[in-house]
Amino acid sequence: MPLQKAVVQVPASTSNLGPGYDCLGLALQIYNRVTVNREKGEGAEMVHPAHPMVEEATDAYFKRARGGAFAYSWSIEGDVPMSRGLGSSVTLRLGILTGLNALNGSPLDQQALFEICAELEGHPDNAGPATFGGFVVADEKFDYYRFDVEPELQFVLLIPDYEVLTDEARKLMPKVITHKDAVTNTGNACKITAAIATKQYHQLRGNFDDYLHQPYREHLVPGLREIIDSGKAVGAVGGFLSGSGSTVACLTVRGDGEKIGQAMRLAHPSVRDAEVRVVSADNDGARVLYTE
Ligand SMILES: Nc1ncnc2c1ncn2[C@@H]1O[C@H](COP(=O)(O)OP(=O)(O)O)[C@@H](O)[C@H]1O
Ligand SMILES: N[C@@H](CCOP(=O)(O)O)C(=O)O
Repeated sequence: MPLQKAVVQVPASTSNLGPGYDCLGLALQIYNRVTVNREKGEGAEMVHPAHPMVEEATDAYFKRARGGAFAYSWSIEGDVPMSRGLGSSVTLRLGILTGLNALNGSPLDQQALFEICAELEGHPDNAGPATFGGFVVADEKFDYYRFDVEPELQFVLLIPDYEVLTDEARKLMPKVITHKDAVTNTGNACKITAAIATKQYHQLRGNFDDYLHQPYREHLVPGLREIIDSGKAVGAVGGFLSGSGSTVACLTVRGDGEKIGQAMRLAHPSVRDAEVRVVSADNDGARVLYTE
């Protein structure tokens, strides 16, 4: 008797970390759970409820798994806010991929699920950490390095009450940037990677300047600079636009996340009612919680 039901937990993720556009990402202890239920009937086209991302993920999964399609229904619930730059689309896509794989006898490994998800997303920096947990450096060839992150590194997330659609925010990128800007970004992304990989979190300070994406998205999040500067003024080691926004993230190693969050919220009238969450990294990644 094949498995009938799988419940998958997928963490939120914060990506780019300032200068690491489309390369750096980190899983967070905020989770969605996706449930996949086998239904009567043949072929994956009977999937319901309808959702374009779920249909794409289903097609991509059964293509890579080479057959075995079955009808199923699905649902998602949890704490990852939608379209706020915290990888909600990955929680849905990867949750479906992982759930289908579990019901299908797990023919694909984590690397394959990561690759399908990153391909669907169009960039690997959320899919990597959501799959493997921790801090992930990934490229468009789907090569990656992964590092555990200690709980002392805390992320202060200022989550505005408005959405930013990633697909729209990606259209704002310039075709060309200057050599000088590229050099600055490369240096900063390398230093952030080295600091997190070696767990020298205090060395993160001063390395979040970015010239690849934040300047072109700044207007999407009014007060972005002021919010980051206010967090830094009361002790954050740095801050950045989480993914494509609208969340703004500051980092701290001093256990003073609540104070930093309050300062961020007071920095600009547009975020006075924003939600503040202080979280650590998730080091587990996507997990099948339950099957029957
Ligand atoms: N819990 C959810 N339920 C249904 N669809 C979701 C959910 N979370 C994300 N999505 C889908 O993902 C889209 C948001 O993706 P995206 O713009 O990339 O934002 P994010 O930065 O959160 O990943 C939504 O418009 C929706 O189609
Ligand atoms: N590198 C991508 C990351 C998008 O992350 P999301 O959480 O906003 O979907 C980008 O900056 O476009």
